[in-house]
Amino acid sequence: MTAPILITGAGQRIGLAFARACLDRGQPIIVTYRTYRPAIDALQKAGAVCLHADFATNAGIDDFIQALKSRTDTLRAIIHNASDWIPESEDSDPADVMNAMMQIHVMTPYRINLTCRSMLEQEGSTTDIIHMTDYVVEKGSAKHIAYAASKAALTNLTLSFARLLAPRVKVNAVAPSLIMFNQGDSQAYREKTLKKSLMGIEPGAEVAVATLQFLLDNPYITGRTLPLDGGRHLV
Ligand SMILES: NC(=O)C1=CN([C@@H]2O[C@H](COP(=O)(O)OP(=O)(O)OC[C@H]3O[C@@H](n4cnc5c(N)ncnc54)[C@H](OP(=O)(O)O)[C@@H]3O)[C@@H](O)[C@H]2O)C=CC1
Ligand SMILES: Nc1nc2c(c(=O)[nH]1)N=C([C@H](O)[C@@H](O)CO)CN2
Repeated sequence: MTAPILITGAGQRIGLAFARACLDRGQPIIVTYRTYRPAIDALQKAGAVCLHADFATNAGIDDFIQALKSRTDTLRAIIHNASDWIPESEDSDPADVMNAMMQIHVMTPYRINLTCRSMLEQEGSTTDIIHMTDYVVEKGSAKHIAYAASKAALTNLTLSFARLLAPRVKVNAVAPSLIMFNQGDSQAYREKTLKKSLMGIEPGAEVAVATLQFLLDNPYITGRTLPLDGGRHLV
């Protein structure tokens, strides 16, 4: 029996695309969602185990881990995809923004990796942890300061967990720049953002799906961050 891949935040966008790709390949999955959407029903009907989880509190993380352990003893991989992209703003307390960013991008992967490592180490073959980080780790962000700092911390977790879990578990990160816009993004924002990379396109979730699969299939990459940014670093 193939061990399942855990994908956090798979109710939409990149997480949902990767969940669908796994199911298409016959790879069992366990996904988390915070907000119910019909896509979750569809994943369930296609065989996915869908667990509600809100990682905003440590109790929420621990409740999820308990639910996960009641569904499986082993994991083929953990994809830490769940994320909030919160900007600093006049009407938000900076402490609340920083706490929320560190909770979802650092505490959640940290707690799940440590408490679920044995589920990865059970497997006969090498298993994986993949953190979804962000290009902004390299350059910072004037409008998403806490977000960028939390993704930088997640990048460092990649190094530490790679050291801790080798050679049974590979630990890597994917650092995207623009992959897909959000529905409310203005035309002006879209045009400005597309100019920020050499490729100048909105590639869509499939490029992230392909990158995740590449890391899962490669037995010799660990402790690394794969950039997925259309050459943004050269603009
Ligand atoms: N899209 C892009 O262009 C880029 C994406 N990335 C990174 O790639 C990853 C995927 O991006 P994208 O698909 O846009 O992500 P989303 O913004 O769609 O977020 C993914 C999911 O995270 C879940 N989530 C957020 N907060 C919590 C929480 N407290 N508890 C549980 N789940 C939570 C949401 O669940 P729900 O909807 O169910 O509430 C959401 O569906 C992210 O880590 C992102 O930072 C990086 C750079 C660019
Ligand atoms: N959780 C999310 N993180 C990020 C998103 C997103 O939609 N959800 N989007 C971006 C942008 O696409 C950025 O890379 C380009 O403006 C960054 N992170």
